[in-house]
Amino acid sequence: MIKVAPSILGADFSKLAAEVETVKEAGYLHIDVMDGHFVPNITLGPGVLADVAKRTEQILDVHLMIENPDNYIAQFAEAGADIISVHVEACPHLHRTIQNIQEQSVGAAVALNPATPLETIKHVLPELEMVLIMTVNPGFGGQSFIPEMVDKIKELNQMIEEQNLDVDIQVDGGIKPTTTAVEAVEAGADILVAGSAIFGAEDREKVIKEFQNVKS
Ligand SMILES: O=C(CO)[C@H](O)[C@H](O)COP(=O)(O)O
Repeated sequence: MIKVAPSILGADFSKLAAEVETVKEAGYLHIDVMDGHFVPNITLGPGVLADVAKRTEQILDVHLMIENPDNYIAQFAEAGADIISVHVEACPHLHRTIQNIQEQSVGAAVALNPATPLETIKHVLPELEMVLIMTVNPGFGGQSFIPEMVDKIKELNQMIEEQNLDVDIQVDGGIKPTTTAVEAVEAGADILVAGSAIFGAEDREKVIKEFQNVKS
């Protein structure tokens, strides 16, 4: 079964606890942290994550779209993160940042913007639990999947297989059940992040099941 992580960015923040409850069947929750610098949008910090963590058993997958992520890793770990993704573009000392995440006993992941080549993570790949391939430019929900990312997912899958590693490929941005999710899974994606496709649906459980049943 394909893993699916509903993206909190698609939720109505005025009733966040109730929104999170509606997607609990997914098992994962993708937390979009934006600082208004690394990306143009601003969302939430460790305080909100700590409150969400009190209300759910879901795996909290925290995507830091922020500059200087090292300054915040411990706070997000304490707040309840299970996996933390940092952007390769925001980390001049990426290996050290990955070690910082691991020292907090949290799964370490790295995210890549669409234009960032896979070469940038080649030498840290064995250290990672997950790689997040952004299939849109980060910052906003509801954007269109960039088709060129399919080849990038395939290439990453090949790198992982060649090195015989156990690293999940997560994709995020414009992921829809019958189209882009299928393309991403066929290319090798293991975890699908979806905001508008899930939180914009009347029957969220049905959409989560559709994602989970996507076949490669
Ligand atoms: O990280 C993100 C944007 O930067 C979101 O997770 C992503 O946009 C999900 O939204 P949608 O599924 O509507 O594209």
